[in-house]
Amino acid sequence: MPVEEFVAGWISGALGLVLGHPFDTVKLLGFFKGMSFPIASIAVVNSVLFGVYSNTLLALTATSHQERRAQPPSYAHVFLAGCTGGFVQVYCLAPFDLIKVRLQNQTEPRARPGSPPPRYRGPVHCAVSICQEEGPRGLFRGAWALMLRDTPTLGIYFVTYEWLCRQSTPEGQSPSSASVLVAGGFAGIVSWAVATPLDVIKSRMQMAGLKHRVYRGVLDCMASSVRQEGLGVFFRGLTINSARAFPVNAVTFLSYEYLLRWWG
Ligand SMILES: C[N+](C)(C)CCCC[C@H](N)C(=O)O
Repeated sequence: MPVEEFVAGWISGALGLVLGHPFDTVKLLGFFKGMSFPIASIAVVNSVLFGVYSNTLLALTATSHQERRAQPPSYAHVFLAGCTGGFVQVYCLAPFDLIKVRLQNQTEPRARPGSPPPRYRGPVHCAVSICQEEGPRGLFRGAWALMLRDTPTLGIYFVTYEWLCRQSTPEGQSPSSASVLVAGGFAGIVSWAVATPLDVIKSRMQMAGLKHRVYRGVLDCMASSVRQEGLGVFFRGLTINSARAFPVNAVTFLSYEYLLRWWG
């Protein structure tokens, strides 16, 4: 199994995340200080995503990343490989995403005189607290919603990228840097636009019992949210998700492509 896609995915995920961090912090008005945790986590998740995606395409089409410009895979294979990567990466993403959402949602990030101490002192303390209070399975709270959110939308993510690249690249050639940046940016926007409704539900499932009531499942959370706040609740954060998605994914795909070209 070629490992270069995993390494390129790790590095490109870290580079894209550096651009997206300020948006992510503002998104939930949380105070998620420091970059080490998100880089260590999202870079690993991105490594699994791109590695599984590329190796699934290799299994489906018997073509390597370099060969695919001359023998482009069908969009059905790209979608299937993207969904496979999206499904598998949830197993890594779920604990990291839960810790991120819990830290971002605590209103007192630092103990201040007269105010209650924050519930979690940092990512490691958050993980240990969740394990102690809810058991190790507690780290996978919201994983079903994450799987429903990411599996189809990461298929859409890669199909959008491939389609836009091919529209602006002569057959058999590699896309230019500008094409990769634009295609990657719009792939991020399109996938986040489709993912936002379940992203809202996922975050509520992750905060159940702390900031939201405990739900009997994804459908209960959806029905309860619509009853209380209307259908608009599903588009909370769409603007900031989209504003963040373009630069993050433009850089992620550009660095991924260049790393593989350099490797190839
Ligand atoms: C599947 N979903 C739309 C949620 C994310 C797709 C893009 C993932 C990228 N690492 C980013 O952080 O934007």
